[in-house]
Amino acid sequence: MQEQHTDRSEPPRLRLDNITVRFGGLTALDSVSLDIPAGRIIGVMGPNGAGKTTLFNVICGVFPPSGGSLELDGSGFTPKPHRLTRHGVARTLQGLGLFPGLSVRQNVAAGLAATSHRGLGLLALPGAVRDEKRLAVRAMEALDLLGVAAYADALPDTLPYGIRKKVALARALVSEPRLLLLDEPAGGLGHEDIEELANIIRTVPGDGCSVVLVEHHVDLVMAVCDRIAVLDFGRLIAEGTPAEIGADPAVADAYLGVEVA
Ligand SMILES: Nc1ncnc2c1ncn2[C@@H]1O[C@H](COP(=O)(O)OP(=O)(O)OP(=O)(O)O)[C@@H](O)[C@H]1O
Repeated sequence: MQEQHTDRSEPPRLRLDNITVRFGGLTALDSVSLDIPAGRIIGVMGPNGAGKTTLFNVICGVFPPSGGSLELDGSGFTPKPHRLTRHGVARTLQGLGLFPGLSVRQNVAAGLAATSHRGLGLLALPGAVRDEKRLAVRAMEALDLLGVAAYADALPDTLPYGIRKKVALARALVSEPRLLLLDEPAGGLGHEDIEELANIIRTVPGDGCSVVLVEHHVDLVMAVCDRIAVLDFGRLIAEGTPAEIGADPAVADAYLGVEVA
């Protein structure tokens, strides 16, 4: 974890301003405002149905908010899922979303294809071949970083879940994003894998990338995040350092359903 040195003159990497999402009569997010500073890891926690996935989906552009706005590095941001990489935003999903027919290396290279001029070398022109080689090299570097380069030629479905999770993370990191969105990365992982995941997440802000970590696993959030936002019934009920969140009675109340005097 890093100390807060937020420069007030710098816009945050991502700003959520009064984000509201309604599904019919249900308010899934209720005027949520949150700043994600550059180079920081921000956790989003909350009990079931609190609005975490909805928040993640709004940032990814899965659907537009019913109200409010987003800013990325000080400019208005209208996210679209297929254009995230061009904005320097990468994400991992709960369902991993790996392509079963592509090798691990090709899956990771696909994370770069959106930034390449020609995609994945669809035409066998010299420039396209050069691009494809460059993508393969970058993919190998990302796999190496996560310690799974040995599986480069394997098909994802033949690999254990923990390895596939790392491949999905390598695919998100290969584009060197300025904002990384992680949706439940600890889901389905054992204790040792979660510790390893924590170490990997901690390294991401090294080059200024911000991380939004939406996660059920409270211990992981507490261990890696610089700051934590807590949602309950679509409202932001607390925001602070892990120590502040750990001591906040409203958070304990939301999680335990215990009436706070
Ligand atoms: N597409 C949708 N249509 C209708 N209601 C929805 C939709 N998506 C989410 N909701 C509702 O919005 C509320 C917030 O859901 P959301 O999935 O964001 O919560 P969550 O904090 O991610 O929950 P969990 O931890 O269980 O995944 C819930 O009441 C949910 O039933």
